[in-house]
Amino acid sequence: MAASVSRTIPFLLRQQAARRFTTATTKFPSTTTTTAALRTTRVKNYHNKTFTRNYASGGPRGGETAGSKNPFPVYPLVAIFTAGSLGFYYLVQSRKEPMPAIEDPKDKLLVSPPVTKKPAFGKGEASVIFVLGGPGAGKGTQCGNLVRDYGFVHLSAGDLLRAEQERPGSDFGELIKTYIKEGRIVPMEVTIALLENAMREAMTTQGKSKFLIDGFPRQMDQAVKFEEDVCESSFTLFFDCTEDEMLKRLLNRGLTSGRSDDNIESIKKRFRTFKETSYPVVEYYRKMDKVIDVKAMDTPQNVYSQVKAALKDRLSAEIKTP
Ligand SMILES: Nc1ncnc2c1ncn2[C@@H]1O[C@H](COP(=O)(O)OP(=O)(O)OP(=O)(O)O)[C@@H](O)[C@H]1O
Ligand SMILES: O=c1ccn([C@@H]2O[C@H](COP(=O)(O)O)[C@@H](O)[C@H]2O)c(=O)[nH]1
Repeated sequence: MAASVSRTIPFLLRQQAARRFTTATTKFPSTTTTTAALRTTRVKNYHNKTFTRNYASGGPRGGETAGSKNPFPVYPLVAIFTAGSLGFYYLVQSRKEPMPAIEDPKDKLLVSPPVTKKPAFGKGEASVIFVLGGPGAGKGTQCGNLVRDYGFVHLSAGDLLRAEQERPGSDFGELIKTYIKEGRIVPMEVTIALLENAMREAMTTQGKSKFLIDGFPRQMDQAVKFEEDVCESSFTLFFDCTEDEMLKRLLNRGLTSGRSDDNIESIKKRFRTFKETSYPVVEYYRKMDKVIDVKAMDTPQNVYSQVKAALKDRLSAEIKTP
């Protein structure tokens, strides 16, 4: 089709030129002699010279008479050209690839919708107080007092890990042993699973639901994961003590504790881990106004007095004081 159009266009240009020429020659008379196959027309040009034009067949057509203005069959050719052009146009249109659908970026979900996962224990089922502070700050000692007086369940993450380390057949025994000696933080999946199991057991076997979680979370991701998966914390008790005092207490405890990390090398590593990794958790909760600060440099009794006073208001809502 395209080829036929490209042939038609030069033809029409020639035809136009011929029409101009023919118009000019009408000023001059012409004579026509016709045979069956060939029609010969004798015409005069601008210079009044006579010459002969041969036509392939027939005489002047389309109502033309010999000597009419246009010797070419213009109207059929225009019709053919128009039909050809239209055909070409529709052919091109039909061959065009359909426009691919352009997706609106707004319709694309760039981020998966948040999965709304509930913690294992809701607010009404369990309450959790985190107990944080440097190694040897006196957390375990004060938790003992609170258990005695308030009926909390005390879950020390370090104690749970040590128990798991000793459990026959544990997959994590060797790993925990190494991490504790080096003062490093055991992968949170292990610790969180131990805590959740212990909570569930206390709830089902003792019917208890108020927990002091001691020495955990020690790292930001642990805090986030625990609150997402297990239970949201009510607040954090933070025992503030100097390194010198903690070192003295730990070395003293090391005389009888049998703990693999109550020695000077391990203690230094534990201090470093606390400063770099664990203290940011306290700062995180402080920004949320969820920290109760306790000055832990005093005697155990005086420290406990502070603890009771600080807790009184916050606990009165949920726990009966003795
Ligand atoms: N206020 C205090 N003054 C002096 N010694 C204390 C005081 N509180 C606790 N201790 C003693 O310090 C040692 C460490 O105390 P505790 O075990 O309670 O600390 P902790 O913060 O739980 O330590 P860790 O994080 O290593 O488990 C213990 O021997 C304990 O008897
Ligand atoms: O959440 C935790 C708690 C503890 N650890 C490891 O245990 C030791 C001892 O912890 P204590 O609280 O002093 O008993 C600690 O140095 C860590 O190595 C832990 O990895 N994650």
